[in-house]
Amino acid sequence: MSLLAVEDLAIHFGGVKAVDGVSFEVEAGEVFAIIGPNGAGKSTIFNLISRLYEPTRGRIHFDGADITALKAHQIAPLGIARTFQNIELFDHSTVLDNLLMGRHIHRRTNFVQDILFLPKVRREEREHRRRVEEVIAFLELEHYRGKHIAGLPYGVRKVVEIGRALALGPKLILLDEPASGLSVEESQDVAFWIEDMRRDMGLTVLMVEHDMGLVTQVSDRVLAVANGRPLALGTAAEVQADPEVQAAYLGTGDAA
Ligand SMILES: Nc1ncnc2c1ncn2[C@@H]1O[C@H](COP(=O)(O)OP(=O)(O)OP(=O)(O)O)[C@@H](O)[C@H]1O
Repeated sequence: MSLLAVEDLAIHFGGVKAVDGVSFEVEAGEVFAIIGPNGAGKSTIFNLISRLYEPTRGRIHFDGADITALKAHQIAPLGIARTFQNIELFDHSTVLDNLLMGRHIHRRTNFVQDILFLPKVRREEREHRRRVEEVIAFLELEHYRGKHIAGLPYGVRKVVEIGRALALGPKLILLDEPASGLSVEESQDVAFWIEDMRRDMGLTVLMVEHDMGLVTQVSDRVLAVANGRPLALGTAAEVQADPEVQAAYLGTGDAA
């Protein structure tokens, strides 16, 4: 059984059919990419899966459960973490604190226990820090641990956002354009991390990305969408060779 199944998903904003009948399944351990020209509906698909948007029709299943009617705050505890196209971090907090915030859904102590700093609280705190330090080591963020987000280069902030999603300890990570705005070297790092996430952490990755080099390097399967509609599904090479995909990209050259 697939880890994520999206069935006939649609959302219409007034007359705009942002997503209109998209179905796909992501297998556990797979790296699955969604590509498409600007305005194709890719981020909207992420917002539907994250339950930020209500679908006009369709169903979303995750790990055997129907999550279509869940609220956004119920998604992370199930094991779905995401990054955003426009980085959403706390600018005036440190890298460490931002990553620790990614752990808040696992907090099992209450306010009074926290104030008294009971042994249970200390144990939990140690566990959160241990997990966050693993993420810092994995993404090679040691140098930035105590630095405020606001003062960091764009490429590092993007990595911290991936880190915050990883700190949550998800089964599925949704990466919204992880390579956008990055240098060639930084994009290559992202490619290695995605491969390691799958191999070392057993993660399933669903990503939206324009950089076809990255998509080709890391994806098992690719879904191309345009105007909210699915165009082709297959390997990166198959999808890029599809005449409908090429026609959708005419003028942008993105998929070439
Ligand atoms: N909240 C909203 N209200 C109205 N229209 C929206 C909303 N969100 C998205 N849209 C519209 O839905 C369509 C798909 O947008 P979406 O951001 O999903 O595209 P995308 O494929 O992610 O594009 P890009 O690659 O440029 O990020 C666009 O026409 C967009 O204007």
